[in-house]
Amino acid sequence: MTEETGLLRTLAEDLSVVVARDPSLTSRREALGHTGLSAVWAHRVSHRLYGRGMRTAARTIARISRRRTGVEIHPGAVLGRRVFIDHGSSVVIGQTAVVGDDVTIYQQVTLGAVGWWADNHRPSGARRHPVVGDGVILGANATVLGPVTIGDHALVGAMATVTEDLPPGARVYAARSVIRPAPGPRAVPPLGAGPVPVARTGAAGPGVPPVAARTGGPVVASVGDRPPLSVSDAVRELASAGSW
Ligand SMILES: CC(C)(COP(=O)(O)OP(=O)(O)OC[C@H]1O[C@@H](n2cnc3c(N)ncnc32)[C@H](O)[C@@H]1OP(=O)(O)O)[C@@H](O)C(=O)NCCC(=O)NCCS
Ligand SMILES: CC(=O)OC[C@H](N)C(=O)O
Repeated sequence: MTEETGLLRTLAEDLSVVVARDPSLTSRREALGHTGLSAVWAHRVSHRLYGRGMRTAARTIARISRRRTGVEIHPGAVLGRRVFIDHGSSVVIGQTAVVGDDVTIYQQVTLGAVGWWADNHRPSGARRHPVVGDGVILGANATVLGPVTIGDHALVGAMATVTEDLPPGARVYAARSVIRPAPGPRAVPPLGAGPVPVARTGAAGPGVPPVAARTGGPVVASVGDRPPLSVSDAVRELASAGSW
């Protein structure tokens, strides 16, 4: 990770990185509205305030940023240069995390601690969060927990969980979803045809008698032994119950 550089130069780099790494953007102007960029910029400021002992101001900026972007970065976390957060929603980066240069972070990534029940036994000031090397890629929903080290240029795939050190260049993949052949064709009714009729043949639960689907019109819901409702009946019922 390189030495800290001037704030303005770092912010300008952050902007260039978003244009370079998000193919959905075509210009720097468009990139100004990028969620991840806002989060990184806010953190650059809050981290500097935190380092100068202005914890309340730092926390306030982090909180506003979280509300606007969905990205929660503790002001104490260290972010390298050209860190790219794409989309950003639900990214959480803990207080003692260190993120290297040129790291890419997709939505829902957690750089977290293992939990207070273990961390409260660590010596005061001990690290609880990961150190992420330069050029690492953290896929959507990747979770890295504890004071582990992710080697440079490693890739933690989408949905993967890591709780141990990774050597440089390592690849971690979560189990893939199971793919099965389609059980049969699924009819797609034309728009405006109303809800697809739901055939209820089994009992809804212990002691609840089965409900047969009404044959004369569309059915959207049935509960217990009540007859199924049409959309307009359901809307009318909700409105009259005051729960609309
Ligand atoms: C980190 C955590 C997974 C550790 O689990 P633990 O039970 O406390 O402790 P261990 O690391 O000893 O794990 C126990 C076993 O589960 C296994 N294990 C841990 N994570 C696993 C996972 N994601 N999938 C499968 N097995 C896992 C370990 O390999 C170990 O197996 P072993 O006994 O055969 O070696 C658990 O404490 C946790 O999920 N904490 C919450 C962390 C969190 O949400 N942080 C967010 C902060 S923002
Ligand atoms: C992000 C995270 O690890 O949260 C857990 C706890 N707040 C802590 O800082 O340790």
